[in-house]
Amino acid sequence: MTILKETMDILQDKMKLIEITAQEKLCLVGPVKLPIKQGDFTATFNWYSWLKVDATLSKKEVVASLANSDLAFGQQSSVLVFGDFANEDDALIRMHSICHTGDIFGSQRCDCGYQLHESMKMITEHGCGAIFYLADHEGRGIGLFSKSLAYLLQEDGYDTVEANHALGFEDDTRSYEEAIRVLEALRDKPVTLITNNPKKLSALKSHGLLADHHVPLWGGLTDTNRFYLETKVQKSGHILEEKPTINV
Ligand SMILES: Nc1nc2c(ncn2[C@@H]2O[C@H](COP(=O)(O)OP(=O)(O)OP(=O)(O)O)[C@@H](O)[C@H]2O)c(=O)[nH]1
Repeated sequence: MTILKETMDILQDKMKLIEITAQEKLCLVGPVKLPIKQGDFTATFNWYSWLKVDATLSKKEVVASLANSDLAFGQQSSVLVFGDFANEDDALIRMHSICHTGDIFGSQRCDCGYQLHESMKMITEHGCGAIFYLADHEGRGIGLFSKSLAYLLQEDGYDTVEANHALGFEDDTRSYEEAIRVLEALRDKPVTLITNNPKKLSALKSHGLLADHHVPLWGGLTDTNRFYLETKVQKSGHILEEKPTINV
């Protein structure tokens, strides 16, 4: 497929190639203005998406490869950025693992939908931040189909962790490597992470995240997610905190 110069003239400045290994790069695209309305909440974010590509490809070759890449059969991750993200001293970020059932369908088996929408509000109220939507994290890394099997086991009395183990998975197989590389391309100052999970903060710091603090995000408790949330605290290391560790 031949890509015209006029096409590249439009796209060139909005594409950035980020080296990750000798074999692979990330192609980061954006910002795209994304006006959002969810109930009474409205805000305009800057939206970026990224794709892992061969390290030898130029921007033009990346674009030329897309039409034959079947990208709809894989998932791409993205990030919603708010405010002067590169320059503000203080930025809130959320690394949100995709939850098809909670985020899209509004499932009350978990608190994922609540956390996604609440963190968007927290970031706009704070004035600066970003929500990374990590598309290869479904079911903490086990995938959507496996999560449906895990849910069937949970209906039979297993908790989240037991169900993952019974299917032969680790409890948590998420990698944050790509998201950190993208974060570094957008901002080199420290951030504060929105999470209840200190293990997630440690995992992110081991990938190079510049963050000393986190702010908790509990809420959206229902009868149908109570056991899931209790298991997070009892088995997955999530901490129930009364107050944020910093003021937001
Ligand atoms: N395997 C499995 N995954 C689940 C289940 N419920 C939600 N998830 C997934 O769990 C992920 C979110 O994990 P959480 O533990 O809420 O988040 P966390 O990121 O570790 O911690 P927080 O930042 O505090 O939310 C998403 O990928 C969901 O798809 C479940 O019952 N089983």
